[in-house]
Amino acid sequence: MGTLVDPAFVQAPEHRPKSTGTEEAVGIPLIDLSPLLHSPIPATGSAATPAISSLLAEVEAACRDWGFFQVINHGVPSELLDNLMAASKGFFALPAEEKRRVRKDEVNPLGYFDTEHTKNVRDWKEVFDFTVQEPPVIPALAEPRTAEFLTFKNRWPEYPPGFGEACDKYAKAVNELAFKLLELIALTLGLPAKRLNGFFKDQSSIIRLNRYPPCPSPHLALGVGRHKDGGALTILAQDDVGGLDVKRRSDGEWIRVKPIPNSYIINIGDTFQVWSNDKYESAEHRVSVNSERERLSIPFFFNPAQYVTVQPLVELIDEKNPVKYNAYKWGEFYKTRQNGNFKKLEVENIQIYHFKKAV
Ligand SMILES: O=C(O)CCC(=O)C(=O)O
Ligand SMILES: [Fe+2]
Repeated sequence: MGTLVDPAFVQAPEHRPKSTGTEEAVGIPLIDLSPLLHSPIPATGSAATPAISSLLAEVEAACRDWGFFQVINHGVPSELLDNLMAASKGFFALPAEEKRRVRKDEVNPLGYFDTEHTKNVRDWKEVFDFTVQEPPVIPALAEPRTAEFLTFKNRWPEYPPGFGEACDKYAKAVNELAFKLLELIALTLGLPAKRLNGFFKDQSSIIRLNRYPPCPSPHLALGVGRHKDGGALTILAQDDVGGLDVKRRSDGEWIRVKPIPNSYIINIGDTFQVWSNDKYESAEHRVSVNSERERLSIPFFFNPAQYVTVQPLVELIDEKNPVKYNAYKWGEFYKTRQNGNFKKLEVENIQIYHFKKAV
C-alpha cells in the first residue's frame, strides 16, 4: 500500500495501530466523584465517612491496577469546557501564519506547535500550550534564571476573541479538581491529604489544546506516539471521536478509552510513580487517528514547581521497600524532555527509568 503521509510521521511496524480500534468491554475504571460534592476531603484517611472511604478504595485500585481512570460528577462546570473547545476550534481554524505568530520556541515552551516528536517520530497533530499559573516576574531574578529552568510566559493569540478568557476560566476550575485528586491519592497512600500540596505552590502545570486532523494513513501514523506523562497527574477532556489507547498492564493490549460525555480521564504520571516508589505506575498510552474526523482533546498536565526535587516519599520507604529512584529536579527533567520533543534526536529522549536505581 502506498504511503500518503510524509515519512517523518511513519511509525515502525511494531508500533503501528491495528486497523480496527480495540474497543474492550472491560476498560479503565469509571469512578463517581459525587461524594466530594457533599462532604469535604478529610485530613486523614481515618477521618473519612463511609462514602469517602469507598471512593478511596476505588481510586486506590484504579491507580494500582491501571494508572488510568475516568471520573464523573467531578464538579467542573461543563460550559467552561464547551467554551474552551469552541475557542480551540476557532484558533486552529486560523491561517497557519496567524497561528505561527504565537508559536513556541526552545526558550519558552508555551504557544502553538505542530512539529512535536514522540520517541523521534512526528505526531499527527497541532497543539497550543498555556500555563495555569504564570510565575511572577521578579526583576532581580530575570537575568540569572535562564539556564536551569524553562521560562513560562503565556502567549495569547489575538483571535478568536475571548480565547484567553476561556483558557483562564477553564484552568481555574480544573486546577481545583487537580488538588482534590491530589489529596485523594495522597490519602490512598496512607498520607495526610495535604502532604503533597506544597510541591504545587509554584506549579508548572500546562494545559494543552490538541487537534488531530483526519489522517490519510491512520494505519501508519499516530496522533501521539506511545509515551508516559512525566508530571504528577493528567486530567484529560476529549470530544466524542475517540482515539486514546491505554496499554493494559495485565496483557499489554492497547485498550481504546470510550468517550463518556461530561467525564475526565485521569492518569498517573511519572512523578507519582517516583513519589510512591512504584506503588502507582504511570501507564503507557498513545493516540490513534482516523481518516474521517478531526479530534480535539485538552489535557491538563498537573506538574509541581520546577524547583521541586522529586524522590520517593520517606513515609513510604522501609526495609521491605527500599528507595527505587535517584532524586531529580522536576524542572530539569521537564526541560530535557522538551528539548527532545522539539526536534528529532538520534538518541532516546529522557525517560523515568533512567533514574531507577540499580538493584
Ligand atoms: O489526546 C489525547 O487523548 C491524549 C494526549 C496525550 O496523551 C498527551 O498529550 O500527553
Ligand atoms: Fe499523554
